[in-house]
Amino acid sequence: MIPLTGPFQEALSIINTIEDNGYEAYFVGGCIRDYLLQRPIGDIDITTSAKPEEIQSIFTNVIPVGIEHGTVIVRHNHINYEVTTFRLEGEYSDHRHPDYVEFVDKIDMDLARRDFTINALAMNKHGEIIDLFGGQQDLTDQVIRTVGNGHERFKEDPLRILRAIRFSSQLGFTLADDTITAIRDERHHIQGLAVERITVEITKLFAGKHVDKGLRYLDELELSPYIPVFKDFSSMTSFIQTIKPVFSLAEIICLIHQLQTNIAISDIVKQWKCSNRTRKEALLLNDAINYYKENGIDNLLVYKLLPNYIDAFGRIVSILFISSIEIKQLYQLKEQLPIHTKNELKINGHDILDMFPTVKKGPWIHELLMTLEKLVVIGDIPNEKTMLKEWIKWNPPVQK
Ligand SMILES: Nc1ccn([C@@H]2O[C@H](COP(=O)(O)OP(=O)(O)OP(=O)(O)O)[C@@H](O)[C@H]2O)c(=O)n1
Ligand SMILES: [Mg+2]
Repeated sequence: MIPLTGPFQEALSIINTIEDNGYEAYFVGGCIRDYLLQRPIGDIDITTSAKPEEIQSIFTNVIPVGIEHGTVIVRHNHINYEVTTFRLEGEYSDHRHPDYVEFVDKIDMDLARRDFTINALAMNKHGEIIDLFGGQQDLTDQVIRTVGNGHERFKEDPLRILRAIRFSSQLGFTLADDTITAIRDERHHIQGLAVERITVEITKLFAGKHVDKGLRYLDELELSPYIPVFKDFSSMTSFIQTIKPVFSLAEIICLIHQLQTNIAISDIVKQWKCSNRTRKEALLLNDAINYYKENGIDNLLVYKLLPNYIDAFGRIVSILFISSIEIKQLYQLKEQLPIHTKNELKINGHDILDMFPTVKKGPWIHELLMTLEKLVVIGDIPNEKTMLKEWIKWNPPVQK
């Protein structure tokens, strides 16, 4: 028996309220796994014998996110808790949701439909663990093993194949032999998955502390042919040698393109249906890497790198060029720049127009400002109005 602490203590009143209404309720899934591994706990999920409508009538603050699949969100003290009714599940023929769910009264059947033994753990309000499939032993042995027949688990939801790889990357665990066999047999089903679900797993895989292990499995189990973009990526083996964790899809896209330039960023973005934001971020990082390859680290590079991309840039450089750069040094260099944005330039378009009253307005003003911006950033002209004007006098705009 484990005394409940932290996030479980916070959620305890939900379990109590459900039980007071005559139903069973347990903490379940990833939160128990992470708790027993003493890792930071993500979301707390609750499994219950109460039907979604019953949960809706018990609590006031309920969001009906997936009633047909048995899931509602109960909001308590500003935290969302997924509360799911004990259920069995069928195949996911739309590859997003099970075709049917059947509610059951016993937690045993609910745990039996879950993906891996380490995720099929539940805990009651006294901190007693319910472990019907040897999940705790597998946590100790550091093994990822499907609950029951792996072929069935993977056919129900082929995303579980990528989840297995992702957990090995996050936890450094090894896949059980039977699970490996089932993955090999069922891997072609990955093709039918919605790409958005795939990229969520890929992002988590690349952020794992043991990403090299995860990618080695991806390679050895020959999963790449079934994954958009990876199916065209032939540099996986060399990638595995140097890979370290990265923390966004944009970084992954930039790395793939840098390692294999015939895979265009725009193409990856399209195949993976990425957001515009991810596309922009990947392009920006890629420009910075290309600039670095030509010029190394200088003022212009750190000027162009937005503060929130500096860490990502440092990570990509250390993977691609092995020479790890001091991220602290990048921040220092950025701090010491004469200007940080073009608004800080001590001259503007009006000042320039005043200097040339007879010249017509046009793109030349913007071009001149860009030249000045660059010269100030690299330290060729001080950022002082008189000096900037002086420079312009000696380098007047060419009249067209
Ligand atoms: N395809 C899936 C997805 C989830 N689950 C079950 O639902 C639980 C919660 O799912 P989710 O939050 O997606 O995964 P976690 O294991 O909690 O991992 P994470 O740390 O990423 O949240 C899992 O532990 C597992 O028992 C499953 O059996 N099959
Ligand atoms: Mg979770």
